[in-house]
Amino acid sequence: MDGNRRYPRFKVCRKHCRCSLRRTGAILMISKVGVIGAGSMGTAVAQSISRRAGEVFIFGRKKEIVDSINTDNRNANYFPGLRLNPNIRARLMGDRLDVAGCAAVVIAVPSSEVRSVVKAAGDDLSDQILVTVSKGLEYPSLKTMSEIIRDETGNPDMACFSGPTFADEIAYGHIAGATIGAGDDPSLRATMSDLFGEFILDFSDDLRAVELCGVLKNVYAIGTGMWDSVYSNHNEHYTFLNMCYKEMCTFLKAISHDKDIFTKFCCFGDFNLTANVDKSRNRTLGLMVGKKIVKTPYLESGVTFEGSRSVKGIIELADTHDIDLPIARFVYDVLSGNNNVRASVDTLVRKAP
Ligand SMILES: NC(=O)c1ccc[n+]([C@@H]2O[C@H](COP(=O)([O-])OP(=O)(O)OC[C@H]3O[C@@H](n4cnc5c(N)ncnc54)[C@H](O)[C@@H]3O)[C@@H](O)[C@H]2O)c1
Repeated sequence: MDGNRRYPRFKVCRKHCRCSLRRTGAILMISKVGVIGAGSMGTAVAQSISRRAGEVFIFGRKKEIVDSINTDNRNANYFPGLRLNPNIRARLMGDRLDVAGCAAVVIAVPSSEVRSVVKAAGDDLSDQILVTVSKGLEYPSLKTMSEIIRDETGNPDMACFSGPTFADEIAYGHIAGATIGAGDDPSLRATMSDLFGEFILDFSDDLRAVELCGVLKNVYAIGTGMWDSVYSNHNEHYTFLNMCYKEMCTFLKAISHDKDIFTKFCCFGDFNLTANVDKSRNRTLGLMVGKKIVKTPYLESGVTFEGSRSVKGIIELADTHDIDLPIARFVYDVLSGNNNVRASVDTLVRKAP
């Protein structure tokens, strides 16, 4: 990417802005931003960015959501109680994405849909900074979301946003930290800092590793849910949590050149949030499988349980680096219906070094 390229930004101070914005007074802002996906994360990110940008356009595929945003300043399906900022508008996704003039476009659809969505947008997404918040690993290509987006758009100006960031808490403006995975181009990083200036940010130039953190933590959150369905003492819980984090770090050490990734929000923070908090969909899936509320085999779902789709890919990826991931295998075996949780947990404990 051209290191001297500047993205459209301008200085504004808005009286109704919140937290860090109010403290800093005058801030750099981006004029126009697009968000693809009118679900929880798309709406939450749009609300956060709208406090720093001139206009934010959410692109949704459901007419009732688009109408609800445009007529009532609400996303009635996802956050009925939240009043969206008036500079958020919605557009129905049609044959073309009208993203002209957007400095950046955030992609916030489930990972299984990312390829088809960006493929359909084609050339419309060749000229902006593209930011993925979607977390997943395509199977069998083993590509991350940014790699898929680059495949389909040919656009190299790519970043990802990942960290302990539940959508509902972002939407209501609570404090959160996040890692921006991006190359080390200062202009791109400056734009990311403007867009996500409400967050406590750290950066990594290993985009793929940041994205893989978001995949791994979902796998281990499912595993922790499974474990907790059988073992419920605090010692047991944190012992397993530590075992998961160790396994995750073993993998990351082998694949990442970012030696500090283990302390970044995308790694430690997001793993802890997803594995510990019952609001996490992947942890809940593990609990429900463990308690036999959800039947196995369970490796596909229309809902956003991305960890269940990614676990096979993570195991194959680890194999290519000659790394053994016994906990990820345990998750895969249980989800595929080849083993029950108690028997697998007992094996894991016996095998643990
Ligand atoms: N929810 C969170 O707390 C959270 C936090 C961080 C990252 N994420 C990531 O964000 C991504 C989206 O998750 P979410 O929680 O917003 O899911 P969601 O189910 O709440 O929303 C997904 C939205 O995408 C839309 N969509 C699905 N397929 C589409 C298509 N082909 N074209 C256009 N729109 C389509 C759906 O209609 C829905 O509005 C996921 O990859 C998830 O991992 C979510």
